[in-house]
Amino acid sequence: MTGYKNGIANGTNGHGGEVNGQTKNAPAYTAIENSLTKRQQSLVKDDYHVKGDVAFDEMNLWNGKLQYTNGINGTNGVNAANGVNSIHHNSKESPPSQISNFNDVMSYSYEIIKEIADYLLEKTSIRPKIGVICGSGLNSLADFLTQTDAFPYESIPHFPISTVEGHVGRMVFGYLEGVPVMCMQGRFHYYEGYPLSKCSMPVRVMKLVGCTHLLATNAAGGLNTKFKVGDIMLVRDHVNMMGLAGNSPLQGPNDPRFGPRFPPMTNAYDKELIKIAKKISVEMGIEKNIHQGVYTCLGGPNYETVAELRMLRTLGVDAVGMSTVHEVITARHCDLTVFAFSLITNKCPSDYDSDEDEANHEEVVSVGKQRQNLCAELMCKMVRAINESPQCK
Ligand SMILES: O=P(O)(O)O[C@@H]1C[C@H](O)[C@@H](CO)O1
Ligand code: HPA
Repeated sequence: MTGYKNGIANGTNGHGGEVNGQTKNAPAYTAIENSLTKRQQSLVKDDYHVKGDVAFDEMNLWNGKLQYTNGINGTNGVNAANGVNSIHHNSKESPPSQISNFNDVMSYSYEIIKEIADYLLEKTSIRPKIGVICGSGLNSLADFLTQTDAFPYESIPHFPISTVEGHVGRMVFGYLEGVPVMCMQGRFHYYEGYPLSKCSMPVRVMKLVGCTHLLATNAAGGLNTKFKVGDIMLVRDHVNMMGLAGNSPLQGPNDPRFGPRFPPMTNAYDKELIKIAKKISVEMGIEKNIHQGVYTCLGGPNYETVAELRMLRTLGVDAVGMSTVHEVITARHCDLTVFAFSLITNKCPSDYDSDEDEANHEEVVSVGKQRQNLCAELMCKMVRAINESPQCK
C-alpha cells in the first residue's frame, strides 16, 4: 500500500498536482478510500495494495516531468505527481521529458532497441527463435522453460515495468521442448500509462535478438455465445479499434530497419500455425474447447458497457481484451510470424438483465490459473511444431 498511500499523502504535504493551471493539493488517500463503496474499496485494495507501489513509483520516476498530453495535461487537465519522491527507482530508464498517450517512438529508436537486445545477448548464451508473451494469469507458461536466465524488467536498460496483478514482470530466456525461446512474464498495457509503441517495444527486442516467431497469449472476454469460460480462441484476425481511432504503435517516423511504412495486415495471424494448433487440439482431446475467432483490443482499464459489447459483436468481434493487437502489428511490421490465442476468462453480457457476474480481474486471473497447464501444453506443442517447420529452419 505504501506507494499509493505515500504518493497521495505526499500530495497533501505541499506537493499538489496542477489542475487547469492551478495548483491543488492532492486529497489524502483515506479521504478517497472513504468515498468508495465497499466493492470499489476491495477492487482498489487489489489493484493498489498489491502492485500499487510499483505503479505509483513508476509515476514518481517521472517526477516533475509527468504530463499527459492526451487531453489531460498541465494546461487543460491534470499534471500529477509533482514533487513526489521516488521510493524504488529504475535508474536504467532515462526519464522521458513527456509521457504522451499518442507516441514516443523516438525514445525507442533502432539504436536503443539494439542496445537492449545486445545487453540481453551479452548476459545469456541462449539464442531464442521464438518470443512468447504471457497473458493475465498465464505467467506460469514461463515455468515450463528449462535452463533459464531471467531478467526482471527493472534490470533491463530502457525497459518499463509491469504494474498489473498477475503479471510477474520479467523476461525469461530458456528452452521449451528443447527450443530456445524468450518469454515475457508480464506485458505492458496502454491503460498502465504507456503509449502503444512502448507497450509493444519488447517485440522489436525479440526481433533483434533473433526471433523469427511471436506467440502471444491473452485473457479475454467471450462475446461469441458459443464460447465458454475456460475455452481457447485461436486468433484468426483482429479489429484494431484503437488504430481505427488513430492510435497505432507504428505512428510516427518509420525506421525501415524494422519494416515498411505501410505494412499489410491481411495475413497477420499465420494460417499454417492455426491449422497446426487445431490439429494439436484434436491430439490433446480438447477440440470442443478450441475455437477460431476475431479479437479486439480496447484501451481499458474499465471493462465494457453492454452497449459497447453489443457494438463489438455486431462488428464481428468474438473476444475482447486489452492487449496483443499492437504487439502483433509491431511483429508483422518487422516480419515475425505470429500465432496468438485468447483464454476466455469471462462471458460478456449482451443484455442489461443478464445474471452473469460483472467482469473482474480476480476472475480473469483465477481462470488463467485454472487453465494455465492446458495453455502451457498447447504452447509447448506449438513451439515444438514451429521448430520442426521449414519456416523456422
Ligand atoms: O494481458 P492480458 O491481455 O492477458 O490481460 C487482460 C486485459 C487486462 O490486462 C486484464 C483485465 O482483467 O486482463
Ligand atoms: N474485457 C476486456 N478485457 C478483458 C476481459 C473483458 O471482458 N476479460 C479479460 N480481459
